[in-house]
Amino acid sequence: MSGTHDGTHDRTPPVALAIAGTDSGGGAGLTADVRAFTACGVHGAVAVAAVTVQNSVGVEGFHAIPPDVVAAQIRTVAGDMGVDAAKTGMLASTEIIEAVAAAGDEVGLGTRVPFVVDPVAASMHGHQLLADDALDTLRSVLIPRATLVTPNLDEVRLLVGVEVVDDASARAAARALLDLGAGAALVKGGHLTGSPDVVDLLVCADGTERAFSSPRRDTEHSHGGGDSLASSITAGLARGMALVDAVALGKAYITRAVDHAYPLGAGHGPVSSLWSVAAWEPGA
Ligand SMILES: Nc1ncnc2c1ncn2[C@@H]1O[C@H](COP(=O)(O)OP(=O)(O)OP(=O)(O)O)[C@@H](O)[C@H]1O
Ligand SMILES: Cc1ncc(CO)c(N)n1
Repeated sequence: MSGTHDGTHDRTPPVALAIAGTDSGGGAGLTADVRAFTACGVHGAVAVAAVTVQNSVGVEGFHAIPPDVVAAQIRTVAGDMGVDAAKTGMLASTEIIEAVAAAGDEVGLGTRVPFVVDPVAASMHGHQLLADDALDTLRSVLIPRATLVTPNLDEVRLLVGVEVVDDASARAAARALLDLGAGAALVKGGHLTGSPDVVDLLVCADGTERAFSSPRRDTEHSHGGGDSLASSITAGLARGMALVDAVALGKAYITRAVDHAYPLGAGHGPVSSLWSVAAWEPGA
């Protein structure tokens, strides 16, 4: 290579792996994951678990990737560049969850490598992204392997049957998730629309508890918010941060991304990370 450069390409950033679905509209799923990884300073690798036919209005359908192909993506990335932290999003089926758990065990997800499980069950439009019979597998196979599980209030209800209405019920829900074997649970309060602040409650198996609060923004453009939060936390973990610090980074990232969300299409626009990049000009 010739030419001048500042040498930054000589340094390898930490590597974070997202195991999730694509969103053809570019708002949620793997597109949101890789944006968050980049904005938070890590290299993003992906294992595609499903391809959705999706835009700002909704999800028209999806194609699940064969489980062995999902597992092979995880192995081939980990075997070459190494993975410093990983996260899951849409996994679509029981068979894919089982394949992710098996390949994850081989490469140390949840043991040597921090592993964030975002138990995606439906899109914000209410379209199902996980087979009915896969909830049990999520509960019994993946959550016990999680360093952190990050459900929204609908997923809390589906997974542990707790209706979250206040701090006490959020705490009870988090404890029920710890009882399933997760190392920590972050119960996200985005759907508790009555309150002026959005509070995400972190409870860890070691007894640590912390509430992350931010003013609720009046916006309908929050597509990809859950994915972006889980990915930015994963980026912090890939950078070697302690869990509480990584969640603080994630909350700061998502708050800014909600602040910069934009309208797109006829439905819900995405949270944005465009504030984090300077537009590139050729020759600059
Ligand atoms: N109106 C809002 N203003 C500020 N922050 C918000 C708002 N809505 C959600 N958040 C934040 O975005 C993150 C995602 O929360 P939420 O409970 O909406 O998860 P989710 O339902 O999984 O997201 P998604 O909308 O992508 O499905 C949380 O950190 C939450 O605090
Ligand atoms: C692919 C995909 N993953 C996750 C979500 C949830 O935001 C979505 N809408 N689409």
